[in-house]
Amino acid sequence: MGKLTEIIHQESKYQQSRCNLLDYYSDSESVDYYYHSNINITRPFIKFSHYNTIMYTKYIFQKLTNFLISHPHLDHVSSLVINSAGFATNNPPKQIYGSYYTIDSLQNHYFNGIVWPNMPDFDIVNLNQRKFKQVFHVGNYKIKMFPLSHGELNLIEKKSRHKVKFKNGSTSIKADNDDREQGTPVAADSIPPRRHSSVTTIPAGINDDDYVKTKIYEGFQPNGSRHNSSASSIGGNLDEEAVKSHYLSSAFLISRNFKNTTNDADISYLLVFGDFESDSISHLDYNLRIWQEIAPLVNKGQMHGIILECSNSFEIDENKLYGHLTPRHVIHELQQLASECQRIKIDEENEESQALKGLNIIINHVKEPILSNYRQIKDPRKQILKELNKLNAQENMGIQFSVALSGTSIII
Ligand SMILES: Nc1ncnc2c1ncn2[C@@H]1O[C@@H]2COP(=O)(O)O[C@H]2[C@H]1O
Repeated sequence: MGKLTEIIHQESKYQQSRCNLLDYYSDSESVDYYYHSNINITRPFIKFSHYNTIMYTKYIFQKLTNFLISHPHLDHVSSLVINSAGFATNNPPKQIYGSYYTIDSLQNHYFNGIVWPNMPDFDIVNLNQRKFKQVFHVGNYKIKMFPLSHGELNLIEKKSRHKVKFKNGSTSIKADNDDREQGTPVAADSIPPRRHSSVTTIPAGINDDDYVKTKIYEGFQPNGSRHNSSASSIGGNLDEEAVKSHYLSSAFLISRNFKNTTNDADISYLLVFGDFESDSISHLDYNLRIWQEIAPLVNKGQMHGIILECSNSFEIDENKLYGHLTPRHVIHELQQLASECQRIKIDEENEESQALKGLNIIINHVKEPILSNYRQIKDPRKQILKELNKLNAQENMGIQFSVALSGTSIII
C-alpha cells in the first residue's frame, strides 16, 4: 500500500511519473528510454489532488479484488500478506489464485496465525487453488496457468563429518575421507547438515559432491496430511520427478474479449511469467510447452505482450543463476517461440522471417547489482535493455523490448 501511496503522491504533486531506483545510478536515463516507443506510457493519477493520496490509495485497494500469485517466495507475497491487515472487513474477501504449491504455502507458512493472522479464517482473503493448464475465470478474464521451473531443489547432504578435537585444544571439522588434517581426534560427534537451501542451484564455493536433490513435495497433500502424491493429481500431467526436484513457479495466460463479440479473433491475450529459468538450464520443456500454446496467438496478432523476468544484467555462472534468466536466456527462449511460430505457419508463401516482429516483451524482476564483484555499478535495467537490443538486432528478431519501471504505468 505504501508503494501505491508514493506513486499517487509523486504523480499528482509533481505531474510526472518517476522510478526512484533510477536515482541510484549515474548512468540511468529518463523513463521514456526504458519503454519501446510504441508503448503507451500513461499517468493515471496526474489529475488527482495530492492531499487526498491516502483516500485514493484506499479506494484503489478496494477495487483490487483478485490476485494471481506465481509462487510463494517472500518477495512475491510479502505485500499481499502485510496489506491484508488493511483489507476492509466489511468487503467481500479478496480472492487469491495460485497453484497448489502457492496456496498451500500461503496458508501454512504465512497465514498460519504465527507469522501473520489467519486471514482466510476471518474471511479477509479467500485462497483458491487452481490446477495447471485448466482454464478458470476471474471477473471478465479467462486465465490459464502453466508450470515453470524456478531452479532445482538441492540439499547439502549430511556428509560423514565429525568435530575433531586436537591435542593442542583446537577443534576442527573433519570429513571421514579427509587425510590432510593433522592431529589425533579425541572426540568425534556427527554434526547436522551444514545448510539446507530451500531452492535452486548450488551456492558459490560449495562443492557439488555435497549435494543431493531434495524431494520437497514428496508426500504432501493440500490438507497437510502426508500421502504418496502423484504429480498428475496436482494438475496438468507434470513430470513427477521434475515436480519433486524443481521449485515450481507459474505463468498466467490472461485473456479477454474487449469487444464482447463471439468471435475468437477478437480475444486479446497477455502472458505474465513469474520467476523462472530457461529450459536450457532446467532440461525440462515447461517453457517450450507455453511457446507451443501461444504461437498461434502470436501469429494472429492477438498476443498484446509478454511480461517476463530478466533478473541478471550480466551473464553469470549457471550455479549462481538461482532459477532466473540472463539476457542470453531471454533471447534463447524467444527464439524457441519464434521457431514455434514459424513451424505452424500455414501459408508458406507469406512466411515472415521475423516471426516476433512487433511483439512487446516487457522485462521485470531486474535485480540490483548489490552483490556483484564489479567495482563500477551501472544501471542494470539499462544494461539489460542494451544487451537485449543488441542480440535482437544480431538475430534480426524485430522484438519490441521494454523494461518495466516501478512507479510508472503503461497500456499495451
Ligand atoms: N542456494 C542459495 N544460496 C544463496 N542464495 C540463494 C540460494 N538460492 C536462492 N538464493 C537467493 O535467494 C533469492 C530468493 O528470491 P529470488 O529467487 O528472487 O533470488 C534468490 C537468490 O538471490
